[in-house]
Amino acid sequence: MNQSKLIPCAVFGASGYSGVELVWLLHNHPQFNVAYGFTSSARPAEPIAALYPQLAGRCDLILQPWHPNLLGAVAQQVRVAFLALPHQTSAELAPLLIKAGMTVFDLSGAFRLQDAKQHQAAYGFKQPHLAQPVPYGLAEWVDLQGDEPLIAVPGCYPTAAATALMPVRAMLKPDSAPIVNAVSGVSGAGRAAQAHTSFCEVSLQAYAIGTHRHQAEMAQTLGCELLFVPHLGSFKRGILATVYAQLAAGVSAHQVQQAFHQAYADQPLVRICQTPPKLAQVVGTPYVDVHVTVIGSQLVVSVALDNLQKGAAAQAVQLANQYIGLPTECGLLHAGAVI
Ligand SMILES: NC(=O)C1=CN([C@@H]2O[C@H](COP(=O)(O)OP(=O)(O)OC[C@H]3O[C@@H](n4cnc5c(N)ncnc54)[C@H](OP(=O)(O)O)[C@@H]3O)[C@@H](O)[C@H]2O)C=CC1
Ligand SMILES: CC(=O)N[C@@H](CCC(=O)OP(=O)(O)O)C(=O)O
Repeated sequence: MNQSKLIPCAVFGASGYSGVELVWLLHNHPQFNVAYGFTSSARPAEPIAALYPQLAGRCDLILQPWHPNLLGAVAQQVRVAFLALPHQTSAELAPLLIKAGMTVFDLSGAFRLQDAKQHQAAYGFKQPHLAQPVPYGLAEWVDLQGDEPLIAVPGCYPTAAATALMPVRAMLKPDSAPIVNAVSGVSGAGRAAQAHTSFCEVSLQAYAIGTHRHQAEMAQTLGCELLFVPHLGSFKRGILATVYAQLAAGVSAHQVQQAFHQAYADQPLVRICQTPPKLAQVVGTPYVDVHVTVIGSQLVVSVALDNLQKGAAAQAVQLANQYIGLPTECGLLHAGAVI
């Protein structure tokens, strides 16, 4: 492959779970080249395979500790930066990268919420002010122009909820808050060890009922109130969401099925399934699988996606593809998962 024809990019947070998936997807992409993979300043420089031995012989990227004095050299070489960092770290770094001329795809929640008060309440810090509004990159619904300096990649749970409800949001009973009941694998919490995500502690359990920061993100996208109940499951990766909503009077099952087919017929990474999806069919893939049931006025949508792919890295690459005018699925179908 002629490296000089590829678009050089940098992955920040490349030692983390979303970051390593980004590195692997971009490494296998026909149009991008990972020029830099950065970690926090706490690590020594080391091959990515030292952290992820499954990449030995397959990816020779050297991870480097990030230091702001590298910005000039990086900006000379890199056009696109992917941030897989803690929210506040992204909030601080993204404006610097934009100012240095890079286009930023941010996987954190730093720029997803448009309401400053909601952002402060959800994330506990003030959102930086930017000159332009930041598009929310729900890949099947956003229309990128290719000149935006920053794109906020949606959260993993909100991608599942929005995929389930966007096609029918105009068909729902007014003021009837949908319910999003979702189970995530432990990689959703990131790589750093924490007691509540350790092997001996995790056992299927609900958490943050009605208070999770993703509830506001889902409500913002869908334009209605809803209830979100996340669960942590004892498996590595994947999200299975069951979404319940009341349909407005007179809406038929046929209309609902048609709305889903119309919305997703031309979207290669959304698969409408004849049976409720299993996690195993999406883990390690960029797909989100959807099954729709209507029982009278009750809508039940079952959605499965991989939190690190469609819920994070693959959606970011999908957006980068759209940004530069490539097919949305370019480079995503054959790479597979790292962890
Ligand atoms: N995990 C998931 O399913 C999803 C995650 N996201 C979002 O993506 C982002 C990354 O999440 P995830 O991959 O899970 O996290 P991890 O904890 O696995 O990785 C975090 C990464 O950020 C780096 N980092 C931490 N602090 C700093 C700092 N001060 N300066 C530079 N680098 C730093 C870490 O480096 P080091 O190894 O040196 O500590 C590591 O590479 C988060 O914002 C998360 O909310 C979004 C969707 C899904
Ligand atoms: C299992 C688990 O802990 N999941 C994380 C959400 C995943 C994530 O990283 O959140 P963002 O998509 O907003 O970045 C949580 O509940 O906080």
